[in-house]
Amino acid sequence: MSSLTITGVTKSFGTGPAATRAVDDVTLHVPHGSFTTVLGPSGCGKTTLLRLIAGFLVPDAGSIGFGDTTVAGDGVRPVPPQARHVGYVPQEGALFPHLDVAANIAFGLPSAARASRQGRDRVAEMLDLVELPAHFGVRRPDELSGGQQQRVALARSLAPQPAVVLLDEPFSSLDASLRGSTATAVRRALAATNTTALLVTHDQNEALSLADQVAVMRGGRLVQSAPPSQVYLSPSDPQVAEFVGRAVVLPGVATEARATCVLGEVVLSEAATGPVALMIRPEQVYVDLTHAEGVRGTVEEVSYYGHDCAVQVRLDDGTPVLARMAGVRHPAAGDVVHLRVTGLVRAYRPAGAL
Ligand SMILES: Nc1ncnc2c1ncn2[C@@H]1O[C@H](COP(=O)(O)OP(=O)(O)OP(=O)(O)O)[C@@H](O)[C@H]1O
Repeated sequence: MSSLTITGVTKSFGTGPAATRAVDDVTLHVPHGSFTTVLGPSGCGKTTLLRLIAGFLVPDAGSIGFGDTTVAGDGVRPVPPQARHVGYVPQEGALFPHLDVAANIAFGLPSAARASRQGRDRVAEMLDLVELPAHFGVRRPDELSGGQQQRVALARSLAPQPAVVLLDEPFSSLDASLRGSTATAVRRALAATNTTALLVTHDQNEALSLADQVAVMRGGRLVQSAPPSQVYLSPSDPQVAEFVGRAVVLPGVATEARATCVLGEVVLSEAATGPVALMIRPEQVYVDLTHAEGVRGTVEEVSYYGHDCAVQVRLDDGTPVLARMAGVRHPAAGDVVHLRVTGLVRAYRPAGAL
C-alpha cells in the first residue's frame, strides 16, 4: 500500500474548438491507508481521473505518484497499468461469469499461487474480509445478488495487495437498501486492510458517509478537498454547498463575527464584513411550533421521511426558507411558525462582488 499524489494533472480529449478538458489542473493527495471519495456531477471528469491513475490514460500535464514512485508525468515513461499494482472495482463487478467466486478472487494472484494452499487461504481470508460466507466460493457470479457480486469484485481487487484501490461508482447499480450495507462492508474491508482507496460517485450521501476526505469536482477542476464535515459545513463556495446537500442561501450584511439577514442575527463560522451570501443548512433552521420567538412565517409544504421531515416555510416578507426537523412532531401546511438559526453560518462574498 502507498499514498497517492496527483499534482497539476490535466487531460483533454479531441483538438481545436471541439476539445474537452476533462481533467483540469487537479492536485490531490490521498494519504497512505486512507479513503477519499471524489464527488461531482455527471461529466465533471471523475472517471477520467480514475483512468489516469490506473494508467489507462496518460496525462497531458502534471504527474501522478504512488508513494515515492512517479508513475506518470515529470518526464518519466508512464508505468503501464499492469505494473502499477492498482485494484480496480468498476460500476458492475465485471466478474468472469464462467469462473466460480473463488477463482474470480484468485484471478489477480500470481498463477503459481492460485491453486496452492496459500492461494486458497488468501481466497478464504478475502471472503471473510468482505463478510461473505466461505461456502460462497463455489458459487457462480449469477448465483449472487448485485451487492454480493460487488463484494466479490472488491475481494478480487484486494487479493494481490494492491498499492491503491480505485472504485468507479461501485454501488450505482444496487437498490437503496443494498447500497448502504454493501458500502459499509466495503468501507470496513478497506479500513481493516489499511488500503489507500479512491472512490468516485455522484451520490452526496455516499461521498460524505464513507470517506476520510471528500474531493469535489466541477467542470474538470477540483474545487474542494477536505474531511466530510468540513465540505458539508464549510463548502468552498455556494455551488459546492448546494451540491453536497440542501442549502438556504440568503443575502446578509456581516460585521465581523455576526451577520444579519431575514432570519435575524446569525453567528458566522469565519469573520466577514459588508454584503455577504449566507449559507444555512435546513437542519440549522429551528422551527418553533409553540412560541413566538424568531421570524414569523407560514408552512407551505411538509415532506415527511419518517426519521425527519422537510418543512417549506414562507416568511411574512415573502422569502422562502427550507427547514429540516425531526419527524416526531411536525407542523402541517398552513400553520404559522417562528424560525431561528442555530449553529455557525458560512458567509461568502456575494456573486459579482470584487
Ligand atoms: N474518450 C473520450 N473522448 C472524448 N471525450 C471524452 C472521453 N472520455 C470522456 N470524455 C469527456 O470528458 C468529460 C468527462 O468525462 P468523465 O467520464 O470523466 O466524467 P464523469 O464525471 O465520470 O461522468 P459520469 O458520472 O457521467 O460517469 C465529459 O465531457 C466526457 O464527454
